[in-house]
Amino acid sequence: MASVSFENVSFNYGDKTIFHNLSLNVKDGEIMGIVGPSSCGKTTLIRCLAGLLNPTAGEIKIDEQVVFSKSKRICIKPEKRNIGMVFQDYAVWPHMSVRKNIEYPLIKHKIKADTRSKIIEHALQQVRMQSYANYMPVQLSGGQQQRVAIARALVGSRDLIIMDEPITNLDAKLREEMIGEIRQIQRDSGTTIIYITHDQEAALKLCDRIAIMQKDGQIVQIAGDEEIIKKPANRFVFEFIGVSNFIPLKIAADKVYILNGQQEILWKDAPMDKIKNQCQSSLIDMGIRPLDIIFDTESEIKAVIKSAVFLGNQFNYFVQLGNLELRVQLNALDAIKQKVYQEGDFVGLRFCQAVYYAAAVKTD
Ligand SMILES: Nc1ncnc2c1ncn2[C@@H]1O[C@H](COP(=O)(O)OP(=O)(O)OP(=O)(O)O)[C@@H](O)[C@H]1O
Repeated sequence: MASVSFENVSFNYGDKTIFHNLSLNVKDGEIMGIVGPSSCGKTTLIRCLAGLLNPTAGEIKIDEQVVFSKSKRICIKPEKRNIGMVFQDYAVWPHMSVRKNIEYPLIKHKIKADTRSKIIEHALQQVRMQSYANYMPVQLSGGQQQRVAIARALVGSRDLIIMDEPITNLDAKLREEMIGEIRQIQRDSGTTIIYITHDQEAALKLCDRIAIMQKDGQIVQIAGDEEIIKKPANRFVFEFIGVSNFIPLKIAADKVYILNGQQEILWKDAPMDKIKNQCQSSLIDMGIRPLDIIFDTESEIKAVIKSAVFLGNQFNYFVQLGNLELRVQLNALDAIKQKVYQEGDFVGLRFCQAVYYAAAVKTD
């Protein structure tokens, strides 16, 4: 296990700033996700940690050892940082058998042959690949190849592994399986994992904590899945994680109105205190998740069903409220108990538990 800290780290490509004064702490033995849209700087950040790029400012420590410091002029070589790495494409060496692939870092670290065999057996067992030791990568599925890459990273470093989009190229079912397996491997080995992805769903399922990186390279929130979903730090996080609905509101004379582009609808049971607590503006965007909108025939907020999609354990409805198109999600049992709505049906909407209120952003 190893902890990692980035302290006020900056990186520029020429005059292009990728991130500036970035700080992040990763605890011993946790899976920390670094999640953000394409090109925000995730790979650049972990390449700085691995020693493949040198930051333009700041300090990086692994377990209290400074591996890079601009001001102290310290820069430990990549091979001395003891980091295992698993990448999206560069998974395993095609000309080496599974065993040889896993053995490679051990030879590099000058581990004796009999100890090497024991470590390889253990690693093969951890990734459930014992019976494939003599296979060549071409004989393995994508998921199996990634398991070999993880085993190789594990023998290379039991302290810290960086994974950069390791399952992006796998199909949905295999991705799901690999998430469970990476978690299990991490629990068994105790290795700290830094997991880079633009796939929010995978990160939410896998990681203990997630650092959310914006397009400008800023980390805007570091938290567990529940906090990120229920208390997003800003509008970007709310929109980036999960499905989002925005509903424009107007506050006038201590009453809340829903602006649907056609009329102002009085929202009788609006949580006025909560709204005022979070936002002082009179024009507000409310962010609400599809699961937090429910159908209620008594509600004064009337909408029409545009389409309904049944997804096994849930119903996804698209409803039209004036000019607003909203997503409503019901678990299948609740939906069936109530009534399964069809296109064109009128429904009343009740908004529970909005997670976000902020001054309205003008969109044309
Ligand atoms: N060698 C380079 N020279 C100049 N700019 C670069 C170089 N490598 C990357 N960049 C730019 O730096 C920015 C950050 O790239 P980076 O690969 O770190 O993003 P990312 O968040 O990992 O993206 P993705 O999820 O698509 O892999 C991008 O705008 C990219 O074009």
